[in-house]
Amino acid sequence: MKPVLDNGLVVTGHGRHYVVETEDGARRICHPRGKKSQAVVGDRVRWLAPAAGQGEEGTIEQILPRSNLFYRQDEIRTKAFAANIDQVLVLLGAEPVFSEWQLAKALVAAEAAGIPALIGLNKQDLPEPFEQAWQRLAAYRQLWPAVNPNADQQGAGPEGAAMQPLYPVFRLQLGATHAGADGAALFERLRGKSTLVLGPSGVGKSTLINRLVPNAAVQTAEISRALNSGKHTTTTTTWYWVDRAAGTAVLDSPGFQEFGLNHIEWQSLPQWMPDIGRHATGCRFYNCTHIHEPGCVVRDAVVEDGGEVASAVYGGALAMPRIAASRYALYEDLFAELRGR
Ligand SMILES: Nc1nc2c(ncn2[C@@H]2O[C@H](COP(=O)(O)OP(=O)(O)OP(=O)(O)O)[C@@H](O)[C@H]2O)c(=O)[nH]1
Ligand SMILES: [Zn+2]
Repeated sequence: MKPVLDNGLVVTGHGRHYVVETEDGARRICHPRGKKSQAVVGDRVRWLAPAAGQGEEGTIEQILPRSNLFYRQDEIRTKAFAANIDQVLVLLGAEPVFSEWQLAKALVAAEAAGIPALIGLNKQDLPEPFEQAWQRLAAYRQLWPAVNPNADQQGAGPEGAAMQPLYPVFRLQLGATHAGADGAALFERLRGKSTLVLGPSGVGKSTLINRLVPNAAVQTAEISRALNSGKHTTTTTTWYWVDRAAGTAVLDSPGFQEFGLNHIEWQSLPQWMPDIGRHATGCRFYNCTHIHEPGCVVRDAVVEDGGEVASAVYGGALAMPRIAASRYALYEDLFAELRGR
């Protein structure tokens, strides 16, 4: 008799052990078939229960095709965070002071993977550092003529064109019951979706997960015990259901420190930085790198220090904001890093 394969969802993994959730919500430890362990959290898999007398642990026989894969890559290794996710939430805080370099890299990785990104700024109760951080995010909050007018519409721009921010940015106070000025809007945005939460240490990721998933700590402890790994939580991504029936899930993830982008081609970088990319259409040279060429429309669009990003470069329906000098500087640095390797 041919063995029957079951459908499952990889909810976490550690080394060659994975926790697979079955269709009825039960969880099983599974090993990958063969030597390679390529499954990633979020993978939909076909798995096989052990034959009678063969213990408790199943095998992952097949990984179903992915809609996306979010990963980073440095010189030494590739680290997959998750597969099949609907969006990435980069969580930052008024404290500690965030690195715009790390933020920009995470956003480039999300864009390159075709995954929409949101930004949360936590600790709104700390007015001064919060205001500074909020100002540092001005270029990300900047409204642009909408590419997809149905999403995120925030009023009309010149000539009535729909506008949307470069990235949706949410003001949060996750430590408080009200969750901050945009707390409710963020929770609304998470509903029915799987969201990978990224961010540096100390911004409030655990606070967010524990708030949304009250038994997260218990789940984590159970998984650690089952996988027999004390340091489990710091090394891998975990999928938590907020509302399984509604399809709402949050995934926590470790390590935001060095976000390697070795997998990104330098030629495609403007495509993954939407403010740069949307200006990169009329340069004199078709293969303009936007670094040094004459007749470069991108460099013409960069605001001088102290200038207004919002002041449009082109008139009429094409009105687009300028490019913030800090964003162009990030482009130059990322370009140098990708090209130099
Ligand atoms: N002032 C303030 N502090 C907060 C808020 N939300 C969380 N914190 C505090 O920020 C600190 C870090 O929060 P965590 O949730 O542990 O942060 P994390 O991102 O999980 O950090 P790691 O576990 O190091 O990755 C804790 O002391 C929280 O109490 C907030 O809205 N305001
Ligand atoms: Zn150019």
